[in-house]
Amino acid sequence: MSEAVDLLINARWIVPVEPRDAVLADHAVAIRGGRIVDLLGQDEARTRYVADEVVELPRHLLIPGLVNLHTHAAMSLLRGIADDLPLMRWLEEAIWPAESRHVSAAFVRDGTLLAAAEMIRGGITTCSDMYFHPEAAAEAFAAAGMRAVVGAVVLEFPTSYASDPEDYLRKGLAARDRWQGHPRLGFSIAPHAPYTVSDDSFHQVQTLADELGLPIHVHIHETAQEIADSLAVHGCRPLARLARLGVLGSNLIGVHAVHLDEADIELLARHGCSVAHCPTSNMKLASGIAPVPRLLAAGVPVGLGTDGAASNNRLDLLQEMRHAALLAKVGSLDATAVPAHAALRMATLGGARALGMDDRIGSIEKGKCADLCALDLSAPQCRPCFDPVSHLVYVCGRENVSHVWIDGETRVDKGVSLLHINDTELLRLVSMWQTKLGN
Ligand SMILES: CSC[C@H]1O[C@@H](n2cnc3c(O)ncnc32)[C@H](O)[C@@H]1O
Ligand SMILES: [Zn+2]
Repeated sequence: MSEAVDLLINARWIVPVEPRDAVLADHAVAIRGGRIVDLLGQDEARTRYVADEVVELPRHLLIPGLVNLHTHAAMSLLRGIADDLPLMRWLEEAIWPAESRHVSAAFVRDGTLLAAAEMIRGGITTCSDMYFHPEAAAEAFAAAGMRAVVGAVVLEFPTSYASDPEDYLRKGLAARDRWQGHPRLGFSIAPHAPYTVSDDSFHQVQTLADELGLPIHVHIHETAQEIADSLAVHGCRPLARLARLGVLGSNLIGVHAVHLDEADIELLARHGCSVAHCPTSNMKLASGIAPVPRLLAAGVPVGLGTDGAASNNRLDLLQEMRHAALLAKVGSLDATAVPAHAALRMATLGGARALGMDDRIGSIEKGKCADLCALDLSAPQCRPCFDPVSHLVYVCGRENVSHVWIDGETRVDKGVSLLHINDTELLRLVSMWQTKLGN
């Protein structure tokens, strides 16, 4: 007697990520009610399941949906506005002035829609966002059908969005209340960075995050200047300051974590913190090379992030995997550092663990959400194929992404996006913003 399922996906290769390094040839995934109910050989699947829909992927690799652990989605509207500058000049001379002139709820909603369209098309099914107007970002992610952890941002200084840290928190948490119970949306508290948030505000962030069970999402140890300034102002390095304030814990996601000494790594490991590694942003802003092999060896969960489109300038985790693998080798002068399977693990289960969502996403396992991404490996550059994960990290680009499912619903089908917003409408909104930004 066959069992009924909604969808059966037959793929040439499936890389479930858990168990580590497994590559399953000619396997199938059975999906019911948006969840993975089985992962098994195709012959067995044909006898065990009868599906409403069967998708054949005879030349494809199926992987878990990618998790973008750090982005500022709405900054897609600021893509290319200022390139080739170091972080603080980029922020102070270009980005913060542009944000103060243009950022509004409408800007964030439209920019986030544009980013969600780009990310989903490139196989990203979950992102962890940090930006102004989280209520508008949440609305856009929900409309796009993307899974997201939206950051309730906190800054010490006033902006057009909020007047002081209490105001930022009140507004961010009101957005969280509004979306409570949504199947794909969650919230974090997102203090921008140690150099823009006071001790008192960090205390408040920590208290609220504990009380509400939320992740803390914060830029940390991004540049050498940040460390030097912290030593001058606070008499200690930023991570030591956060440890002293009681902010470090297993809910903390430290973004960038480039400039780390052994004591910093020990602090992260001891407190169970995670790191969002953003290799492209770190290269483009010339921030440095994060010590990813040392973090992994110390047991720190590491996920991958794109950062915003104004410092990357792509929201493309295929590129981040490649850059993470290559940069780790250059940084350690060790060609065995961050092999392809480790890069994929960071881009999926690593990000899911950091967000405390590894019981639901990050690998292809029974009971998890059917967030999946297929890549077509039939092109000449993908032949021969001895290890599809090698091609995934070292050959493929996001143009190889052929199918994407979120909660078992098709978002990309044979390379075509099936989003609720069509490309023409999206491009109309973007050109309106380009006109405004140009003035
Ligand atoms: C308050 S919302 C987020 C805030 O962060 C700025 N930002 C973008 N990229 C970076 C980065 O790499 N380091 C620090 N801050 C960054 C963004 O422009 C927003 O103002
Ligand atoms: Zn950032």
